[in-house]
Amino acid sequence: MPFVRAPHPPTGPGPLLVLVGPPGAGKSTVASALGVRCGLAVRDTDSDVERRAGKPISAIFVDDGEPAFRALERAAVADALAEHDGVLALGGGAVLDATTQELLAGYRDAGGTVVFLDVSLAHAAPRVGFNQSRPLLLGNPRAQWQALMDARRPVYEAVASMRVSTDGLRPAAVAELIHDQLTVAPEQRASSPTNRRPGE
Ligand SMILES: Nc1ncnc2c1ncn2[C@@H]1O[C@H](COP(=O)(O)OP(=O)(O)OP(=O)(O)O)[C@@H](O)[C@H]1O
Ligand SMILES: O=C(O)C1=C[C@@H](O)[C@@H](O)[C@H](O)C1
Ligand SMILES: [Mg+2]
Repeated sequence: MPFVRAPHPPTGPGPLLVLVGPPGAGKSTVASALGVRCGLAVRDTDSDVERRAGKPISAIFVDDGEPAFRALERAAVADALAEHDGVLALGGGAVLDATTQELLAGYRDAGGTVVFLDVSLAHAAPRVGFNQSRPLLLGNPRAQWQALMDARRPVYEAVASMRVSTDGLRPAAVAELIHDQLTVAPEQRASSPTNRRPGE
């Protein structure tokens, strides 16, 4: 079934859907699953940053530092929000940036959908694997992940228009949930548990 498209942001085509959440929430994987399921183009700001920098994110952190990475990420998110019209997965920490928060608020005000993929430590841990590719989780990865999530949860909730708990769900099931949510009539959507604004 095709998506019922939300109104476009007035300044450009804009993504159909933006995915946010912590490392291991499944943003990249679910974006791909949604792309396949719905025949939509998929873009991932982590990949955009790596392509532009010509090296992996872990190397950007080591060579240039986190502030340099965040600046590249801010630019990548702004470009993707303006140019991309499919599914957009953001890096886990992209929403911490004030400019990105403003852009996402404008995107949502214009009818865009921001989905917070929620996950608990118990389910994120086996997914993330805590290898070298996630520089913010070096040291004690479980403690780092939980501290990061505790600090960021209010931000993920503030920027999102929909929260989906992914614990115990395969990526295809998460994609199906989101798809179903966006293809039901708006009046039905209002009472659905997945479409309450976080905290409601
Ligand atoms: N719902 C899920 N159930 C089981 N495994 C999953 C699920 N979602 C993603 N995974 C697996 O977890 C790993 C991390 O997923 P993914 O890279 O999509 O996370 P992410 O949210 O994009 O993280 P990051 O913020 O680091 O980019 C991948 O190996 C993926 O296959
Ligand atoms: O949560 C984060 O801050 C990050 C998540 C990844 O997607 C990458 O953007 C990078 O490793 C930082
Ligand atoms: Mg990702």
